[in-house]
Amino acid sequence: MEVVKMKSEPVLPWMRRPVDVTNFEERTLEAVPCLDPRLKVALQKMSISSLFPVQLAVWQETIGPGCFERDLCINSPTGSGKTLAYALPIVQMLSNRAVKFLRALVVLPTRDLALQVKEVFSAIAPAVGLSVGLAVGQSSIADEISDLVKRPKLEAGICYDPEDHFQDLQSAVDILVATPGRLMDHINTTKGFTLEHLCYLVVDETDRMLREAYQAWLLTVLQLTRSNYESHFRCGNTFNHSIFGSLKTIRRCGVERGFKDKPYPRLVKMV
Ligand SMILES: Nc1ncnc2c1ncn2[C@@H]1O[C@H](COP(=O)(O)OP(=O)(O)OP(=O)(O)O)[C@@H](O)[C@H]1O
Repeated sequence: MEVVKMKSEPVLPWMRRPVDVTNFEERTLEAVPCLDPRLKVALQKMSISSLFPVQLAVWQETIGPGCFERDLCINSPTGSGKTLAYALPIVQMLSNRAVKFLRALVVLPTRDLALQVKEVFSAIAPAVGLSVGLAVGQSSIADEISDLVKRPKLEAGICYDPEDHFQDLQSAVDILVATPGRLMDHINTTKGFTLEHLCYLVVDETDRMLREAYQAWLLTVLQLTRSNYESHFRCGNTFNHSIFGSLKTIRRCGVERGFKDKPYPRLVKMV
């Protein structure tokens, strides 16, 4: 008798226990639990008086009882408010950080989409003291670098060792919205640009990001953010470029990385 072996595919928790957004109703800002009052004011300035169902569902999974316990894959129709659905919880989660590090990275396939998303973050993040950067190739790389990396003030007449100077470079932004090409440029060439403090990675327009030839950035970002927890994240032999070229990669990474007490960053994927 022939025994047919089923190949075991990793399954993300959200696939096993999906949260149905249609069970949620729009809710006024006053009724949103734990919403930082400063963010409430910022939203009101954007003429937003309530959260849409997908935003409330994501809020529940992040700031609410779900408490960012797992990675998220958010799937809802165009125009349903997915951008704010991930931007609001990320900004609220980072609002208490005292030291500025690049902690959230949002990657989108095109400059225009990135600009739109940056606008949303810029409308709420400054209310809680966070800065948002853009890396899309809209301006020269030199201008982008000076927006993204803070250089210490040098005193005239003192001779500085370039190595010490490099150590003193700091991120000028807490949140970065980027396209893959410019992101890779900064990773490869910008001194002081580091992903070592990254807590949240958003892959927006995921279907497009994975269909087109952008995948090398994902491998690089995941490798750069795993340095502190090599033992948790089996990358070396298990993952290779061909595997990284498929949605399976993100599923696997979600399985490996997506739980509390497991390695950061949390992944948020927008389909
Ligand atoms: N809570 C809200 N109240 C009022 N308007 C909102 C709210 N949330 C988002 N919007 C507005 O709804 C529009 C659509 O939002 P958004 O672009 O985030 O949708 P989306 O689901 O990301 O769409 P896409 O799939 O095209 O990326 C935007 O103009 C945005 O300003």
